[in-house]
Amino acid sequence: MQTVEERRKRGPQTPLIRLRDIHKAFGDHQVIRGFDLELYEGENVVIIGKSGSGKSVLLKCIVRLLQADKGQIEVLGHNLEAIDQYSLDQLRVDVGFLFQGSALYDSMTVRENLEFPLRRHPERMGEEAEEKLIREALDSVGLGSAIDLMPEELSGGMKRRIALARTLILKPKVILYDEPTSGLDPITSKEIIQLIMDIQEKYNTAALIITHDMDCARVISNRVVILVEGTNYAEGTYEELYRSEDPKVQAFFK
Ligand SMILES: Nc1ncnc2c1ncn2[C@@H]1O[C@H](COP(=O)(O)OP(=O)(O)OP(=O)(O)O)[C@@H](O)[C@H]1O
Repeated sequence: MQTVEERRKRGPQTPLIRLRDIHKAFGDHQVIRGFDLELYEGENVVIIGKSGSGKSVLLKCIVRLLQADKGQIEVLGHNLEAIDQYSLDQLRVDVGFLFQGSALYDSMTVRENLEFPLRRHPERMGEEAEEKLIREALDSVGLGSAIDLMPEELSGGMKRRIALARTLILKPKVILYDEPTSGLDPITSKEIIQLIMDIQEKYNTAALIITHDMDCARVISNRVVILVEGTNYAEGTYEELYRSEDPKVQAFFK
């Protein structure tokens, strides 16, 4: 994992993700009002903001599940405005998304849940190669033995691990995490945070992480962006922001 200082020393790099002046409204409700962000290789950037401030909307715009009204989004060298369907499918392989909650398909076994993203891959691989990827992803989250279980047989923490395995299976370069520890007890949350960091190390992925869990933000981030009133209001390391005297920033650390 690259620290902010290391990146500063290395000088300018091309960001994996770059958002410029993003705006997004739903009807009269202007949610995002000029948001900028850059995510560099090896970084874990945490976005914090009040409930309903637009954090999930931002992540969805990055993989075009939602379309920004204005502004520029570049992801892994693609300008999303000009992207064709094939490149968008490929981009959704390279950018993994761990949705809020675990969102496993209840009527499918763990194996079938993990097969799902493989079917979406622009180029299908053979059955043997798919089986290998499923086993590898499950082993990465320490749940190789759960392959034939149904979601109802899994604890909340196990479901989250399986969802993470499903995100990992296509070996993304970047992972977008939408509240990876929400609804979990503190011990299970710590395990998931550790797992995310282990995965980062093993697969060398960069991550954008939305969380309300300040402990998660402290441990996992090398940069934090605070979303206030639709803009990137403040940005820095957790410690820099923790020491900020700005009341709008301080409100998140109380
Ligand atoms: N598809 C949609 N249609 C209409 N409004 C939407 C849609 N998606 C999001 N919104 C609205 O945009 C606002 C921001 O939603 P978003 O889910 O991004 O918040 P959030 O910061 O992730 O909140 P939380 O921390 O509670 O998950 C909310 O008011 C929400 O109702």
